[in-house]
Amino acid sequence: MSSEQERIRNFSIIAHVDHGKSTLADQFIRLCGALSEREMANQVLDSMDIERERGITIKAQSVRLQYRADDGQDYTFHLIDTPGHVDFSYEVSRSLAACEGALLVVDASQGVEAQSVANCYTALEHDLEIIPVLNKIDLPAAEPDRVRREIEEIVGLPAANAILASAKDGRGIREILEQVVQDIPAPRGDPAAPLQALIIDSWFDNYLGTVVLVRVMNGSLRPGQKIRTMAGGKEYLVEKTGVFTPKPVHVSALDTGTVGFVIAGIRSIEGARVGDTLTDASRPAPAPLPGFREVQAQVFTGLYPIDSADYERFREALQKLRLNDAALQFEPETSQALGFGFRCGFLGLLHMEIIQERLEREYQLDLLSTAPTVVYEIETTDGEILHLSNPAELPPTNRIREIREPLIRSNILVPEKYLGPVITLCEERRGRQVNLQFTGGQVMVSYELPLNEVVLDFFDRLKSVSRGYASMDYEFSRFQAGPLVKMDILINGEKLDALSWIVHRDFAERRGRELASRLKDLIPRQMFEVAIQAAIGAKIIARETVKAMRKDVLAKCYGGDITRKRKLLEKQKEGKKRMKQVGRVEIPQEAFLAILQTEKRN
Ligand SMILES: Nc1nc2c(ncn2[C@@H]2O[C@H](COP(=O)(O)OP(=O)(O)OP(=O)(O)O)[C@@H](O)[C@H]2O)c(=O)[nH]1
Repeated sequence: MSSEQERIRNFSIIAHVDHGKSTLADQFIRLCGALSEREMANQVLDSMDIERERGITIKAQSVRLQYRADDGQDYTFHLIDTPGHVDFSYEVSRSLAACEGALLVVDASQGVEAQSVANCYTALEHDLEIIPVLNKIDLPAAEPDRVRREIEEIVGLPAANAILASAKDGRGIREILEQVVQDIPAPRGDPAAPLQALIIDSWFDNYLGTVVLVRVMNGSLRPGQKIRTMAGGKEYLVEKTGVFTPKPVHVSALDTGTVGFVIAGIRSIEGARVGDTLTDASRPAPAPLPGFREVQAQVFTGLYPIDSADYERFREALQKLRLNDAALQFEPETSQALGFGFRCGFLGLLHMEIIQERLEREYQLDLLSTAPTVVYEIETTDGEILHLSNPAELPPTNRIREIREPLIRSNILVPEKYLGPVITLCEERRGRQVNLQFTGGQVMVSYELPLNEVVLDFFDRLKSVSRGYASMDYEFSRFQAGPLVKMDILINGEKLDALSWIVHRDFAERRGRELASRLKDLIPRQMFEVAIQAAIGAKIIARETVKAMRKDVLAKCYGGDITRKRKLLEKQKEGKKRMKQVGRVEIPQEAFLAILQTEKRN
């Protein structure tokens, strides 16, 4: 191993949201900054022009830092960012696969959270050296002893020597970096072997095209080299190689063990998927690095512009978002009730929320969404296997042999006193307990749950029954056949396809009644009577009626002052923004999400 390679340390920070990952990373950058600017000057080939510099979003906070350790030697650190959120476990696993070590950062005033535990297990699977750090030690509420015990009992990691740190006042920062030098091994890998570089992240930049962040495992990468993506089978010419310091800086090569970015005329991130291996096209490696897989959307929803004139703008917005998000899926969908829209697929519920919010905020789109559904596996009587994400597309009952629903394996961490309500919630949602482990003050309880029951309002309910203390992590487990039926909602006798719903037979009647009654509260009175029915096949299981409106709402303003009247009209218009005309009936957005709320009254 070259002496340079021996002095490389690649690591990530595993932390729950708000436990201080960004603040800690800033401290590292500050502490290493002075030295790195001097040292980096030699390596800078041509600093990118300002325009480009601005264009290149450092989406990944993955930085190269130069650190002079107590032993007098200079070390190169690559701090690799991991997406901190439950739906992106695959991306997390690829980032961790690029490291030899990780800092487990736990807020000493809070304690261990499920997401961090899951990421720690992933790190241990990759044989990473884990350094526990208790952050926010400056807070009076810090309880280092309790949190140490939690790390030992829940994660199974010795924590007696966990570093006490404060990313706020700078305590423990140098100690962490010294431990990184001592405990985390240098990257192995053969500089003379054919190139193998793991794609950790890729994003689209308006000026540069696709920027690919890689960890070079063997061989090296340099401009002029012809490369190939081993799973994708595409070839490109490397134009630039560089690192983030955190400024993007060009380097003449990315050698074995290093992390940096590659620009190679790749048109879209589809051409360089996270987890794929880059190799040298003229001297390819015999095999790709392990672990690549195509990510599958798990949760789907129909999104419809309130104003049908926005349809093209909506399509363009989805296309733009997809440039940076290979996991986002969409295809045109038409609903009898809602018109033209898209059925969109997401990795999970949080991913879905993020995208919806971006569409509305960044693209000023007013969208109506249907309740999220999962992907069902249908075996037809002809033995055909279908995967359906839209309940409205279910074949007729006599053509279905079996409906299978996706199950997830979830791990929930909760303080002991809230365990009872959490178990009740999981049981209500058809969960099957697979593990229960008591630790210091928290309990780790694992359930196999139908994803269908989780997309309803599980996270909200979990937070509410545990007063916000429970945390949860989950992954897809398998498909399982069950007595599932399709329930339809009829409004004045017309089927509202956007509200079709696949439910467990045992729950169907109760949920049908609840949904009809909720819809009754949500659908405003019209000039005529509105009948709401829930049906399974031809059988009506529930009926509610919205009575006809008696008076014009404006009537009470007659004779009143004009501003009051205008205000009322504006308010109505505002309310109308999220309304959709279905047949003769005006239906508000909330009605399409009513499925999500039927459980609230349990
Ligand atoms: N008192 C105290 N506050 C801290 C410390 N470290 C971070 N914080 C604060 O905790 C909050 C969260 O810190 P971040 O660094 O943004 O946490 P994060 O884990 O990166 O959060 P995300 O970016 O949301 O994932 C901020 O308000 C910080 O100022 C610390 O050592 N002591």
